[in-house]
Amino acid sequence: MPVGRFITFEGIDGAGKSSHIEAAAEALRAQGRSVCCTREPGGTALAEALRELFLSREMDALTEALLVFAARRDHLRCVIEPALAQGQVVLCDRFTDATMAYQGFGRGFDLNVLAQLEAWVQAGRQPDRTLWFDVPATVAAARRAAARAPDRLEREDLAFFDRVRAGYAARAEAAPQRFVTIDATASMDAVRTRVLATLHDLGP
Ligand SMILES: Nc1ncnc2c1ncn2[C@@H]1O[C@H](COP(=O)(O)OP(=O)(O)O)[C@@H](O)[C@H]1O
Ligand SMILES: Cc1cn([C@H]2C[C@H](O)[C@@H](COP(=O)(O)OP(=O)(O)O)O2)c(=O)[nH]c1=O
Repeated sequence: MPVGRFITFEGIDGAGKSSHIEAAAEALRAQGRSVCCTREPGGTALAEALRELFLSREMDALTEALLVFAARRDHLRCVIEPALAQGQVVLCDRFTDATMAYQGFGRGFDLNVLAQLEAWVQAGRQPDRTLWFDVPATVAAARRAAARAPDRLEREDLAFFDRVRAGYAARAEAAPQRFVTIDATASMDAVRTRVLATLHDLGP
C-alpha cells in the first residue's frame, strides 16, 4: 500500500491557493494516487459548522484559536488520519501554519499557547509538505476585491495581512525542509506549473 502524504496549502486570503488544489488533485490521480481534498476550518460536519461561526461572528483571538483547533481535532480524527492510514494523499487548504500566521502574527496572540494547543490536538501529526503561496497584501486584496464579498477575516486591513504574511515567512524559515515557497504573483499558468512540479516527488 502507498504511504499516505499530508500536503497543506497556505497563504494570505486571495493568494490563489484554492484555485490550484483541484488541478493538483487531478495530477496526482493521473499518477495513480488516491487523493482526499479538504480544508480548514472545515472538512467534517462539525468543523464546517464551526467554520460558519468563525467566519461570521465577532470574537477574541483566544476564542478564534479554540474554535480552529476544535475544528482541527475533529477533522484529524474523522478525515485526515483515516485517509493517511489508507495511503491517500491528503491535500488540505490551510492547517496549523494558518493559526500561527493569523492568530499568532496577525492578532498578536501568544505563540507558546498556540504551540501547546497544537501539541494536544495533533499528537505529533505535521504536514509532510506545505506549499506557501506568497504574495504582497496589496496584490491579494486586489484579487479578493475582484472575486468576492469579504468575510470577517477578509475585512481586516493591509497591515493585518502584512503581519500574517510575515508570519508565514517566519514559519517557512523555521521549517525549510517542509515548506515550498511559491511566487504567487506569477500568472495562473506559471503558478500551476510550479505547484505540479513540487508534487512530482512524493515517493511511493
Ligand atoms: N496567479 C494568479 N493571477 C491572477 N489572478 C489569480 C491568480 N491566482 C488566483 N487568482 C484569482 O484571485 C482570486 C482569489 O483566488 P483564490 O484561489 O480564491 O485565493 P485563496 O484561496 O488563496 O484565497 C480568484 O478570483 C482567482 O481567480
Ligand atoms: C485554518 C485557519 C483559517 N483562518 C482564516 C483564514 C481565512 O481568512 C479564513 C478561511 O480560510 P479560507 O478557506 O482560505 O477562506 P476562503 O474560502 O475565503 O478562501 O480562516 C484562521 O484565521 N486561522 C486558522 O487556523
